Parts: sequence; C-alpha cells; structure tokens
Amino acid sequence: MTRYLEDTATERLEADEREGLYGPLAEAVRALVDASIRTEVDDHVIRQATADLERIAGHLRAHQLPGSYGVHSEAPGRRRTWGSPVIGVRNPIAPPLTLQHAPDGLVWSEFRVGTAYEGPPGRLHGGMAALILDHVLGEAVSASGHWGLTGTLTLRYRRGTPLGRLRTEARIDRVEGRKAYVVGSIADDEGITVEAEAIFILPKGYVHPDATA
Ligand SMILES: CCCCC/C=C\C/C=C\C/C=C\C/C=C\CCCC(=O)SCCNC(=O)CCNC(=O)[C@H](O)C(C)(C)COP(=O)(O)OP(=O)(O)OC[C@H]1O[C@@H](n2cnc3c(N)ncnc32)[C@H](O)[C@@H]1OP(=O)(O)O
Repeated sequence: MTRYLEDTATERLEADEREGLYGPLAEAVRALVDASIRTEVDDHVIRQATADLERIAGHLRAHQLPGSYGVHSEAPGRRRTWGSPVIGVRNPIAPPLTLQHAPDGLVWSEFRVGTAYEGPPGRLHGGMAALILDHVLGEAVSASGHWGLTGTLTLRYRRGTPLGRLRTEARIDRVEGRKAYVVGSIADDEGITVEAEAIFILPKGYVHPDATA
C-alpha cells in the first residue's frame, strides 16, 4: 500500500475532526469568492466588507505556519493533501474535488465549478481544466503504486466545458521504467469536453517512499 496516502486509525479519527473544522472555513471563503465576483451592493457596503475581512484575516494569522502547507505542516496521511488547489479541504481555491478510486485503477470525481473558474463566458477556464486534469492524472499514477512529477501534460479541448456539474476520470495506460503514461478526461452531461494524456516521471535518483515501508 502507498503509506503516503494512508492513515492509521488514530490519524483518521483526528483527520475527521479537523476536517469538520477546516472544511466549513474553506467553504465559507469559497462562498465569499463567488460573492466578491458577483456582488452589486452599494460602495459603502463593499468598503465595510473589506474592513471586516481584513480584520478576520488578522485573527486567522495570529498563529500560522511560517510558509506553504506542504513544506511546513508535517501532516500525516490524507491531511497532506489539505493544501491542494484541486482537492484541498483547507484550500478555498480548490473546487474541491473528492476523488473516487475504482477497483480497476480508474480514478474519478463528480464535482461542480462555479463563476470563480470562468474563462469564456459561462465556460470553464482552460487553465483550470489543465489544473484539474494534472491532479487527477497524477492521482491515477499514485493509485497504481507509482510516483512522479508531471513531465508532459497534453490537452485537447474538444468543445467548451460549461460551468456547473462535471465529471473527470483518469487511468494509467502503461509504465516504462521511471515514466508512467496516463490518460484522462473532463466531461459534462453530453460527453467528453477535454481529453488529456500525460507522462509522469520519477526524478532520477529519487526513491519511492514505499521502498522503505
Ligand atoms: C519529488 C518526487 C515525486 C513527488 C510526488 C509528489 C506527490 C505525489 C503524491 C501524491 C500524488 C497524488 C496526486 C497527484 C497530485 C498532484 C499532481 C501534480 C503534479 C505536479 O504538479 S508536478 C509539478 C510540475 N512538474 C515539474 O515540476 C517537473 C519538473 N521537471 C523535473 O523535475 C524533471 O525534468 C523530470 C523529473 C520531469 C525529469 O527529470 P529526470 O532527470 O529524472 O529525467 P531524465 O533526463 O533522466 O529522463 C528520464 C526519461 O524521461 C524522459 N523525459 C524527461 N523529461 C521529460 C518530460 N518533461 N516529458 C516527457 N519525457 C521526459 C527522458 O527522455 C527519458 O526518457 P528515456 O528513459 O526513454 O530516455
């Protein structure tokens, strides 16, 4: 098993509790992002909201990590992903996706994207599609017991991806030495809108963490 993605029972209990605390915070900030983009209220209300938010940020910053989450949290198991911009429970810019794993290695997720991710009017920004697919394809590599960084990610935008309810999936195609080839897609109710293929590479000299498990 991939220790990196697993939790002990104790860690799992604590993770559930912390997720119940941080998840709603991130969700409230997501709602704020949407409100910030779409609000049409009077100027004085916006000025007041700005002051209120600066005060709230000050409260949260009273005690914080000295740098990025991945470097400084030393979080075990699944909490390591909480800063992720795709699946992060603590990251308001993550839609977020909840990834599912099928027994045959398929990784998939049904998720929603709102106005914060708009590119063409009413449609998902192409860079956001790339971010989502990079992560989901990477997860398919990880689920297969391999590791690596994205070497090359190639997308084909077949048609516009509407904002709203979407599905993404990925599966590993093959592994050649340190290189893992993966394919995936994003789809709406009508079918695939974006196709992706990628090569993930285990960097030279890097030892997979499971090697010592
Ligand atoms: C640090 C280790 C891994 C850490 C993994 C991290 C997290 C995993 C945990 C959970 C995963 C779960 C979900 C996934 C989550 C997120 C996914 C997001 C992923 C990213 O957000 S990741 C950031 C963007 N990514 C980079 O920041 C990479 C920067 N880059 C490098 O770090 C090097 O550039 C590297 C490592 C790519 C190669 O370096 P290297 O020295 O090991 O490669 P080398 O020259 O030995 O080539 C060996 C063979 O690969 C071929 N080859 C070389 N480069 C290639 C390329 N770019 N494309 C296609 N093929 C390539 C050669 O042609 C040769 O092929 P051949 O063997 O056939 O001759």
